[in-house]
Amino acid sequence: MKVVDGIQMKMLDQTAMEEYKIPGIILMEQAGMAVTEEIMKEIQRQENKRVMIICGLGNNGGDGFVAARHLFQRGIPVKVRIIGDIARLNGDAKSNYDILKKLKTDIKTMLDFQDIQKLSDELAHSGIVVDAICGTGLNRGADGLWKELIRVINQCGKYILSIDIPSGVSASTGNILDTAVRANKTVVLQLPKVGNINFPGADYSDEMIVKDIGIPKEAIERNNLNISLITETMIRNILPRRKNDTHKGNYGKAYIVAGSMGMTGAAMLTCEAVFRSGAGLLKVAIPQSLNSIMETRLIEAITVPLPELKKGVVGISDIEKIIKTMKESDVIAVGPGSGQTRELEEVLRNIFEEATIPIVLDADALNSLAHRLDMLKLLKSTAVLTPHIGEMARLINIPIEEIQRNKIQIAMEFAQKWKVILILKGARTVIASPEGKVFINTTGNPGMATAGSGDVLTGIVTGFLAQGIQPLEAALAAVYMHGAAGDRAAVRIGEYGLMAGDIVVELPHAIKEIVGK
Ligand SMILES: NC(=O)C1=CN([C@@H]2O[C@H](COP(=O)(O)OP(=O)(O)OC[C@H]3O[C@@H](n4cnc5c(N)ncnc54)[C@H](O)[C@@H]3O)[C@@H](O)[C@H]2O)[C@@H](O)CC1
Ligand SMILES: [K+]
Repeated sequence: MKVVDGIQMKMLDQTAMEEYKIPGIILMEQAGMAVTEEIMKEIQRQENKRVMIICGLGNNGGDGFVAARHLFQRGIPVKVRIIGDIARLNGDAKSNYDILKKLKTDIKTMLDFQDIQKLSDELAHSGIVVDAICGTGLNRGADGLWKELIRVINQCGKYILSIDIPSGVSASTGNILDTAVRANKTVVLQLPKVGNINFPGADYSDEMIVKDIGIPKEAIERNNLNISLITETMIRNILPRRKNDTHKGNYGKAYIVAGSMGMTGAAMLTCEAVFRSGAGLLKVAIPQSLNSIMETRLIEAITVPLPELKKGVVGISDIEKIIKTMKESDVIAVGPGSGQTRELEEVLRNIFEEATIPIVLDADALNSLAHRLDMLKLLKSTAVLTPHIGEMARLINIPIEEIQRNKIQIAMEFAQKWKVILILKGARTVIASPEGKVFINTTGNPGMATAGSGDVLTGIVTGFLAQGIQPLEAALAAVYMHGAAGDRAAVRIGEYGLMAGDIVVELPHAIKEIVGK
């Protein structure tokens, strides 16, 4: 499913109106109707059936006027309060306001704090409150009056339904520009906005429903929208069912370079996830002194001990052996628990120069790259990078807060600039491709914010790549399944005690749910 930012949504509206000749007032009518339907559903459930619609001066307010008219026609007691000077109403919103006026509905404007106080009293007698203050047109933080209005709405304790997006949430990023309405439900018009999906905005509505307002499907396809939500159907189409007449050679050979003194566990989690996502064979390069730990715990893998010079870490003395094994493999992953050393940089440089297979880079491999991003230019094959926000901040030398505020844009630019697939991990992981496509994942839960969770993801991407799934698709499927496995684990044991190993345990079950066997 496509997701749009504020500008893309405006472009779509424009295409519908100018090229498909659908008058804006018809789109607004459909938007208002869709909202009315949802209000009517809620009215069935509420004892107090009085509706208060709070409108801004833009088209979001216009949707509110249309809903008010339909409710009025159905005999529902409805009041409309407008924030700001109605002399500034124009276009379709003004037309709908004029109709409402003619119908003699209860409609008033709010121009000062006293008016907001009056609204507060009125809200005490309302059952449902509709937030039509502002939608994709939000362009600045709230001033004093808006702030007070939003505070009063949030404190009224009534059922709150937002039109398109809770007012105050940026449709393009999900950031809160100052303060925002906290809704019980959001009626999202035509397509989800980034702000409906990304945090913190996504947290401002308990529930959301996407409603068609009649923008032609063809117009949506023609606009070449670059942001999508990862859906279950998408993943089902990516992960093939296994054929009956096959052997382990059909499912690929993965090669993992991971682990160091004190961090064998990271390597272990990655390796287990490689097998649990279906790879046929796995070799793991581990410093010689740690080999016995690995062999005892992970009996399915073949270990390739490295003749380390520096005790417990991978170094330049290991390069020859690593490259030799890499050339016999279908995918290589480097980094989980590798330890941060200058020598790892050199190991990476050699891998980049020699590899003709997909490369997955995580954790310490990313930290090593931070000083040498230009090494990515050496790549002959596709690399999948899996930084969390902190690692991303180090990679591009930008503060964490700035990345958080602008995740999609930053991920997109990085993937395009360095021609890699970027998995920017976090609540709502973003995946960006070299072609400028962006995907947002919604599986997963806060229980997965735990040590080793990222190592498991690296293993899943590697496992899918080993099986010959195309890099972008492997990244999408891995992120989705990682979250889905985490969600299963959370259902079973809750979020508090969830450990990375639980994600590995649930992974095969989560995959079976999607693939069917
Ligand atoms: N053809 C269209 O464009 C359609 C638009 N629709 C609705 O229209 C919305 C977008 O409409 P608009 O682009 O008119 O914008 P909005 O109605 O979202 O809000 C814009 C208005 O709010 C003001 N504003 C923004 N931030 C403010 C702040 N912090 N404090 C005070 N005022 C602020 C702007 O100056 C402007 O008057 C959508 O979210 C959707 O609900 C629907 O009616 C369907 C058709
Ligand atoms: K709104």
